[in-house]
Amino acid sequence: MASFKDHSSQASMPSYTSQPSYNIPIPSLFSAAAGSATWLYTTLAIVASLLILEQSVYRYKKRHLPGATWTIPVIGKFADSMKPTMEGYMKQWNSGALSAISVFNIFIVMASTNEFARKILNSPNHAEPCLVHSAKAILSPDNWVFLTGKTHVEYRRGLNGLFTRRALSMYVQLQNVITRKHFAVWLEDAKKDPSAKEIMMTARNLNMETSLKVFCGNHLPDQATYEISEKYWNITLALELVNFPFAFPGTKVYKAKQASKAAMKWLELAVSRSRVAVANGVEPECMLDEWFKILNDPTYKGRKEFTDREMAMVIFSFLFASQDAMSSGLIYGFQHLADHPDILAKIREEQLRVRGGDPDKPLTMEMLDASTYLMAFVKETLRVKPPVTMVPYKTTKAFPISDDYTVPSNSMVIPSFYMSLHDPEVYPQPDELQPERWLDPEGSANKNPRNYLVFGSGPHRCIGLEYAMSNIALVLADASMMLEWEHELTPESDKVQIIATLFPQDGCKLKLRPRQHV
Ligand code: HEM
Repeated sequence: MASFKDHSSQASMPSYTSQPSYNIPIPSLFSAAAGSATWLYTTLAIVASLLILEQSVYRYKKRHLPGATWTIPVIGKFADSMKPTMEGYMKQWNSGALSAISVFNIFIVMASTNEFARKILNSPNHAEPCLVHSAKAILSPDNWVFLTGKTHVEYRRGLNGLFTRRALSMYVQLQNVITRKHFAVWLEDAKKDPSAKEIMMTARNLNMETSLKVFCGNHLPDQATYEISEKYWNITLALELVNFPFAFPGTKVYKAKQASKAAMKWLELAVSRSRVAVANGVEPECMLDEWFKILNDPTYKGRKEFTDREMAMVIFSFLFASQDAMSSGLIYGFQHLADHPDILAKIREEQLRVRGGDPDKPLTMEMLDASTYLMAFVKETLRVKPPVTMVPYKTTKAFPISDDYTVPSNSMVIPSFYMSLHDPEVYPQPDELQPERWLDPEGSANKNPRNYLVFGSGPHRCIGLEYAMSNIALVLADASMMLEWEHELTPESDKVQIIATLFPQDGCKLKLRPRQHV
């Protein structure tokens, strides 16, 4: 204590009296306060400048386009993009042919008209698909779907052989088997509990097994199908327009990456097994086998060497592109048929006819070709509730999209498909389900194919569209012959929820029972 007192008196007294220039305690405290105040003011000035800059850049890019005059600092419309609603999108689309928003400082231009949507899809020199924000993390940046320009066109040409009529006919046989297997389980479950149940997950599981069987045949063990189906929901949940920017453990993107790793492990195994099987002369039984058969054909001129991982990534891209869209299409197919018994009756009548009076006869491609009304229905149900309402593209350079507006380079530009598909000029009473509009070759629907953007347009148009249409048609056709289903209407049945694609908000509750043939 004494020494402390001594020390303090010695230290402080002289400093104030005989040696003021030392200014030991007080002046140093004063300069620290001044310093931190300076820091505070400087930091505030920098933050304020950044915020002003952010607003100025947004307004400079937006120019005269409709959209909020100010953007919410830093996050922009992130909250809206996490919980998108059809009402929100409709409001945005109806605000103008082009309109602007910003999310996490990504400047986004939404295009609502058919003209602008098609222009974006068909201008590969100015814009390329960027898919959703999380797609690169889930699919891996070296996945072929991220190729652009000529490299993309060439790679894609090599995949066209997987969707020829010969290949599709082989897939139809597999689709038949899996569909019937699942219907048997659905009916078994309905027998135990006949109450109405949501078919959302039931239909997704059917689609997943069908896709995996078509793509990988028996090269994938049942356990893999189960594991991929289980984990895939985490991928679906991560498909937001813009995600939280860091894939920390626990985030949606982190969980999706884990699911993707598990799926890729199994798909690589299937590729290696198919490679061996085809080398040993086994006849193709699935898409992978077909691919190896093409590659081994001495007359094939394209690229011949692909690693297991590369092929697995292609299969994974097909799964990624198809799982949610096909499930959405199928669920709305069931819902629309339940709500329109007159249309279902016409499909049943046609199916019995194309099957030569035998409702159990498995469908073939030829029978699907003859199912004109069924195919018109599939086209129409996908139009009324398009699974994919828009696809995000990114400008690779300044894009003069109209006479008075140029989308800045490195912006997101998002064509709406919904507005083209609900254009009353082309589809009178656009919200009504009218398969008949596709039966008249001179009708406005058939005369304006450019409006039918369900599968996009241009160099990235859906590669799997025939397979997708045939699968939705086959499942609904078989269901029309084998099942009766009753829709339990709820206040949410006609409301839409957006989980990457469109789904009925109540998950579509159906009461199932076997169909008695007369
Ligand atoms: C109802 C089901 C489906 C719908 C509504 C749908 C819709 C679409 C749309 C809108 C695009 C973007 C087109 C564009 O940017 O212009 C697309 C691309 C694509 N789809 Fe589909 N699709 C479906 C099923 C499938 C299936 C079953 C497969 C594969 C077996 C598939 C594979 C792909 C691929 C690989 C791409 C990217 C093509 C490229 O970048 O070149 N899709 N699809």
